[in-house]
Amino acid sequence: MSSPDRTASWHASPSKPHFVPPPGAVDAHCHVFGPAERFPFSPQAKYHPADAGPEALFALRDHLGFSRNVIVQASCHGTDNSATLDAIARSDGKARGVAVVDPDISGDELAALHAGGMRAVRFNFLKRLVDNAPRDRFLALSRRLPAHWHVVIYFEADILAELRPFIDAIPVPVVIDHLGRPNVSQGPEGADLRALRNLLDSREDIHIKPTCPDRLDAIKAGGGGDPWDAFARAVAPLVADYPDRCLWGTDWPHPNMADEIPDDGHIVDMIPRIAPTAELRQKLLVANPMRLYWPEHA
Ligand SMILES: O=C(O)/C=C(\CC(=O)C(=O)O)C(=O)O
Repeated sequence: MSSPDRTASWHASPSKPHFVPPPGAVDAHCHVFGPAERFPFSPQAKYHPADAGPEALFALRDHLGFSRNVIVQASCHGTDNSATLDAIARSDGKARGVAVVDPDISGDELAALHAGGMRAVRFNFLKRLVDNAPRDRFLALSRRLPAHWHVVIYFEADILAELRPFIDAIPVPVVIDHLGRPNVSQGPEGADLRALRNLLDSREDIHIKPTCPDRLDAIKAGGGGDPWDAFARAVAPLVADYPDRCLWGTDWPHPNMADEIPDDGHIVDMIPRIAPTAELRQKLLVANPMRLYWPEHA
């Protein structure tokens, strides 16, 4: 279902990338929306995308040459993970997920999410996406997650310093979405990426997603836009220096990017620019995501 007040922010016919991912490559950051008739949006949703369900996601996976997906519950679906669980259930074992939950969720409900393929919870600190992010309750939850789960956090670079005590206290591995949204035009030695490196150096179980060149190097955000040269320049040294701690994803269906919709083929073609060797790409696309999401096969 689509209606005038529901936005499609993804490319209708993305190009075929020149880069061919290695066998078993994981798109470790993507979302599904709806279909809203079956899976209505949260009353607190800050955006209302057109339907972007599992069939479209899996067709894109095959078109881009990937083997698996990690589906991240998006804020528009709130804490009702049904759409994400439905997509995982339809994936023939080729998808796992990251849930968003009420911090008071019971142990039985967490176990049900695990059975449905979830392997992490996401804590979102973006004010334009969520009304509140209660750190104390998030920390209490992170202390009673199922075995081998981790925490995914999404924040913007300007709050990293004030988030440090919270992140430092998380007792399980941490994955940071979209590098914590640094200003990539500052370059690889800029203040935002230095602060991120400082965090990475504080603990060995913190991972990053060098994802979203389209968001971090967007024209509307003062960047250069596709082909996202500032992103490649700022991010490649990070992938080189933390090769075992990077995960990659398309971010399809690119929520809130309607003004500057990226071509997913171009997004995939960024991979060799940030990970120039086959060894780096094997870690980024296969070994690292498999260790976190399919440890039984890693
Ligand atoms: O696709 C992303 O990861 C980023 C988003 C959406 C999001 O995270 C959410 O709705 O939960 C954004 O910056 O608007």
